[in-house]
Amino acid sequence: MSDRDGVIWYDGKLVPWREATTHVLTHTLHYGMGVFEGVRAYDTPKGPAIFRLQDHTDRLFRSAKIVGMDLPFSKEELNEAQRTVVRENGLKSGYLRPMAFYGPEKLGIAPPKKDVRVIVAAWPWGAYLGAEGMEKGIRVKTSSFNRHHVNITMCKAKANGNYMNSIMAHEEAAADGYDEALLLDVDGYVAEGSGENFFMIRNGKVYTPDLTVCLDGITRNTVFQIIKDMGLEITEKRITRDEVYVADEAFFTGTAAEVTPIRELDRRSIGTGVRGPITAEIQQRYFDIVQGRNEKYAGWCTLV
Ligand SMILES: Cc1[nH+]cc(COP(=O)(O)O)c(CN[C@@H](CCC(=O)O)C(=O)O)c1O
Repeated sequence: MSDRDGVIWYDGKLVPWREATTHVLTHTLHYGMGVFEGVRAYDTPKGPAIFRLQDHTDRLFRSAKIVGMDLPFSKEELNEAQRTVVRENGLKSGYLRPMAFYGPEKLGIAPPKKDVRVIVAAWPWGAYLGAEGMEKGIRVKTSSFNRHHVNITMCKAKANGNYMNSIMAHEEAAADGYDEALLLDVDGYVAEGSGENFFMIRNGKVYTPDLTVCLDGITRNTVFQIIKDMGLEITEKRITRDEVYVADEAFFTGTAAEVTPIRELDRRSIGTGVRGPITAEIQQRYFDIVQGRNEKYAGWCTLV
């Protein structure tokens, strides 16, 4: 990722991509306390537009508040930084990564509260879990790692260090030949994927875990709106892994994952083992919205 042409927004300035570096004694590099966002820009009929920019920036600030980090820029400055990196890198679509971290002023558990650095990068990023998976569905394995206990790591913060849990789960699934992991909470109920929220469909009704242990996903929120537009019923409930085994359809949602169908969990086919019809319609409606083809949601598409 380091050897590319382009520019990165770094503490208020656009720097050449290869020069956007930090010292090896950067506090966040050692202790993992940083906050970040995953945001996407899409090419729309009116030009490149960032999807739900304000919602992502709002969550970045919530994450910082949860971990006690004071961001040295305003929401407006970070919104403009994100528009700038899409524009200055000449992207029609792509993935943006705003991230705030503690710098190298000091090490030791207590972070350098006055040394907060902020970057925004953007680059082209296609189907997160593979183009084939978007059409045929992916293979998922229930992880041997539980999702965090809500009083061990702060699950509503999109915090860098939280992703050790995600990496361990994803790598275990990948080593066993699966595309992604499904993590259970400490009580054994379905929580979410390593980087996605989870949904399933049974007898035409949609179910998803409540937000207790999950990240408050912006794509999840968008899909709630789509489900409402489709006149379907959605229930937030505790879901067991065997309920997923006998579901008719299932899918992941996320900025990177978008709407990714799940065709199998733990070697049990979900439904007929292909992308389900309701999932396919939700996926299509999602792409219509993010690509600016649904006027009702034009307010979610911020032109760069
Ligand atoms: C744990 C987790 N849960 C749910 C979501 C979905 O949230 P939202 O993007 O607001 O709908 C994400 C986003 N995962 C991001 C990070 C991916 C990465 O590899 O990094 C993303 O999708 O951008 C998560 O990381």
